[in-house]
Amino acid sequence: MIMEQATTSFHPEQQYLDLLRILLERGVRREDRTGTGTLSIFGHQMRFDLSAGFPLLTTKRIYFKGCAHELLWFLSGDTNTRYLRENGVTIWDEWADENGNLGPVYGKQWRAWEAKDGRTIDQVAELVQALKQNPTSRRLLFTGWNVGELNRMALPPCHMTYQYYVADGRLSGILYQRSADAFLGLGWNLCEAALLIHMLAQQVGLEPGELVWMGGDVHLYLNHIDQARIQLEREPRDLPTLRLLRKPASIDEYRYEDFELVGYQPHPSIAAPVAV
Ligand SMILES: Nc1nc(=O)c2c([nH]1)NC[C@@H]1CN(c3ccc(C(=O)N[C@@H](CCC(=O)O)C(=O)O)cc3)CN21
Ligand SMILES: O=c1ccn([C@H]2C[C@H](O)[C@@H](COP(=O)(O)O)O2)c(=O)[nH]1
Repeated sequence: MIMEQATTSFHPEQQYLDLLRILLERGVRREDRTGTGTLSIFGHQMRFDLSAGFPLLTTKRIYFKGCAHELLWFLSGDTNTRYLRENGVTIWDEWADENGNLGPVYGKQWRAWEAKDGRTIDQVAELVQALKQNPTSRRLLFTGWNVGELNRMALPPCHMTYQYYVADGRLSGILYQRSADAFLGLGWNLCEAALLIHMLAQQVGLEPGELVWMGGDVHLYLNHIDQARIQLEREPRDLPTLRLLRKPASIDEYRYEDFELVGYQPHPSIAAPVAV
């Protein structure tokens, strides 16, 4: 009974709004690599029950199509911005070289990590196999943090480690993010981590469980403060739901057209400059 009362008044997005408020009120003012300056905290967690709705922010519009294409791009193993640009996604352009290359970033490490003995390791395919064969394993994870190749990456991975957990027929996932741009990047990271849980769960015959997000250096850039205050004046709306319209034969065969976002009626987007 008490639980029921507690859950009816709780909107999952409140966790994100609380985080913005904490950054504004208690964030430590720090210089950063980009020269912009931030308000920052160290160590934070949020949890989203994916059966309660898809955790796409509603207090500003997030470009779901862009998120979906970025995730499909990671999963394809690609590290050149051409595919993104062909699909209207420009978020990586500032970091690419004149040919669109980003170095051995996410896609390379997820799908073709080079081992010292000459093997290339497909961490995502191995994860799907392990989820099917050994769902109680405590080693269900993949990471982009390839220490030996960091110096050749346009940016070292921010959303760096993904771990999975199966219980009661549900697949949950933790995303560990070492560095989070709370106003611009984080909404995208939550969306993509949730979408990946939906896809993996479908592939291995489970229901989506919880997304647990864990951040290291979580920051609000100083030139996002006014935008964060505008967002904090808004009331979260009902979360959308995500439908997968077909079951592709493998994790490699999803297309944007397989995703249907139902009932997304967010507040308008809020423009903000990205710190490079
Ligand atoms: N400072 C910084 N923040 C990030 O979030 C970030 C980086 N750098 N570097 C690498 C990638 C690129 N990412 C980005 C970059 C820009 C937006 C952005 O400008 N988003 C806007 C509009 C996007 C659009 O519609 O094209 C938004 O309102 O979400 C989002 C994620 C995430 N990452
Ligand atoms: O998916 C992403 C990618 C990047 N970010 C943010 C986090 C930081 O603000 C910058 C990266 O700068 P570092 O100096 O390498 O930490 O990009 C994000 O939030 N999400």
